[in-house]
Amino acid sequence: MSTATAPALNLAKGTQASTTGGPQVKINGVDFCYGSKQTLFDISLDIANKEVTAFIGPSGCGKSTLLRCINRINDLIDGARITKGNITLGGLDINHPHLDVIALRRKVGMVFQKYNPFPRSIYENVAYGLQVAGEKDKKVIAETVERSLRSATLWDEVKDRLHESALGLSGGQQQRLCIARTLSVKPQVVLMDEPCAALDPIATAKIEELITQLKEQYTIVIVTHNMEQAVRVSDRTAFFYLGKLIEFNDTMKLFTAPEKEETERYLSGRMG
Ligand SMILES: Nc1ncnc2c1ncn2[C@@H]1O[C@H](COP(=O)(O)OP(=O)(O)OP(=O)(O)O)[C@@H](O)[C@H]1O
Repeated sequence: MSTATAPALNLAKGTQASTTGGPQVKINGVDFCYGSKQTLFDISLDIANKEVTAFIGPSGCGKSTLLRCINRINDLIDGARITKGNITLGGLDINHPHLDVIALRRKVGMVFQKYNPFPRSIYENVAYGLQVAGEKDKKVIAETVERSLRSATLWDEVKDRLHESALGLSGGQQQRLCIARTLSVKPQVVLMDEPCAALDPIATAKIEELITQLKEQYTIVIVTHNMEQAVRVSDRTAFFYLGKLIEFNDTMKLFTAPEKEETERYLSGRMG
C-alpha cells in the first residue's frame, strides 16, 4: 500500500523532517512495557526543534526508557515495546512497520553515559558512520571528520594526532569524540543519556558549553540526575515519577515556580 511505504522511503532517502517551527518529536499517549511490566504510562510530550529538553526524575522513573524509544534502541531488548500511543519525528511515525530503523538512528543519534569510542584511531572513530553508510570519497570523509570534530569542540586538541588511538584521550575528550561520531552522519536529533555522569567538573563544563552550541543546529534531549545541569543547559524540562510525566514546562518556570505539588516536593528533596 502506498500509504504504508511512504514514511520508509522518505526517511531512507534522508528527506528532512520539518526543521522550522512546531515540535520535531511528538510523543503521543505512550505506554511502554518490558515484557509484562509496564514502565511508562500515557506519556505525551512535544520536543521542540533546536531546543534542549531535559528529562529529570528519580532513579527508575523511566527517563532512559523514554529516551531510548525515540531512536528505537529499545527494539534490541527482548519483549520491550510500546503498547499504546506513538512517537513521530517530523510527522512520521517512527514505529511504522516499513520504516528504515538504521536511517532513523542516523537522524536520531545517541550519546551514552559511559563514553564508548572504538579501539581505533580518532579519525576512524568519526569516519566509521560515514563508511558504514557507504561513503567512499576520501575527501568527503576527511572534510566530515574535521567538521564533526570542530562541531564537538575537539578539533584543536586532536588535529595533530588524528591517527593515534582514541583510547589515549581523556574521558571528557572521549565523550566529545563520541559526540563528533554522532554528528558525522548529520542527525536532526541528539539524545544524551547522562552524558556527564562519568566526567569531572571541568570536562562536564565543556560538554555543557558544547550542548549550548549544538542546539543552534540540533534538537537535543538530555537525561540528567543533575538539577543544576538541567537548569544550565535546557530550555524545557520534563519531570517523571513512577513512569508518569508529572510536569513538562519551561525550565526556569519548572524550577522556580512548579505547577505540580509532586515537582515541588522532588525539587526540594522531599521525594525520590
Ligand atoms: N532492560 C530492561 N528490562 C526490564 N526492565 C527494565 C530494563 N531497563 C529498565 N527497566 C526497568 O524500567 C524502569 C525504568 O527504568 P529506566 O532505566 O528507564 O529509568 P531511569 O529513570 O532512566 O532510571 P535511572 O535514573 O536510574 O537511569 C525501572 O523499573 C527499570 O528497572
